[in-house]
Amino acid sequence: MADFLPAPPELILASGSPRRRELLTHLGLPFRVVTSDIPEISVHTDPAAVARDLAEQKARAVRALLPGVNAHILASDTLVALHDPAFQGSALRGSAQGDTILGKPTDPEQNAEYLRRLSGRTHQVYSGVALLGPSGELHSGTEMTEVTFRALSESEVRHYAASGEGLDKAGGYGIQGLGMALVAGIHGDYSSVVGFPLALVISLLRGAGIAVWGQP
Ligand SMILES: Cc1cn([C@H]2C[C@H](O)[C@@H](COP(=O)(O)OP(=O)(O)OP(=O)(O)O)O2)c(=O)[nH]c1=O
Repeated sequence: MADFLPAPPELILASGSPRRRELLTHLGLPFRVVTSDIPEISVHTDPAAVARDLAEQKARAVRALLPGVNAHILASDTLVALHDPAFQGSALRGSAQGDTILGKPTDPEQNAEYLRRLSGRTHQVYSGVALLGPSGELHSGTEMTEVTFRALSESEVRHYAASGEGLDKAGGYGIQGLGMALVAGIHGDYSSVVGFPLALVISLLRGAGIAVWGQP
């Protein structure tokens, strides 16, 4: 009688973000996408802890949708933090000791408001990643990258906000698109700003026994 090995756990990306899908594709692993809809509220206030917590929440929410499925679930969350005690916006996801956390702007007007705040300054982009294993083991971390914006004129702010590109993105801009023209400099992992820190993802995958590019 033939011996059958159990199928290895599949990899599930718990994200509706096309950027995350594209970046995970670079790792050459088969995966499928399953999304959930969590409210993106955290008990934490420190931006690094918020990003990690929300990534863990997204992974757990997808796990709850798939009882009995043998899978590693990978999730991520990205937010922009700006040290600016004076700013009290209406769509903040949290705030800690002068760190204002910017999520996605709700409309072009709020997008313009975010850009005015970011103009001529350095902010921090935090991307949390969580990998939830088939037996419930959870590994997670956060990557921080600093991005400096050029000093933007009011007409540049309005031009970019009217493009709509920033509306589905943390902080109201996309460094991989038109938003590249807003940026004077970056310090850290570029892929993390786009929403999926590949170095951290690779290390979490390998830590869970998943070989990446043939290397365990
Ligand atoms: C700052 C920045 C953010 N972003 C994106 C990455 C994330 O998709 C998004 C932040 O929102 P998230 O809530 O992290 O993710 P999401 O809602 O897009 O997707 P999901 O929760 O299903 O995984 O902002 C860019 O694409 N470019 C950038 O330069």
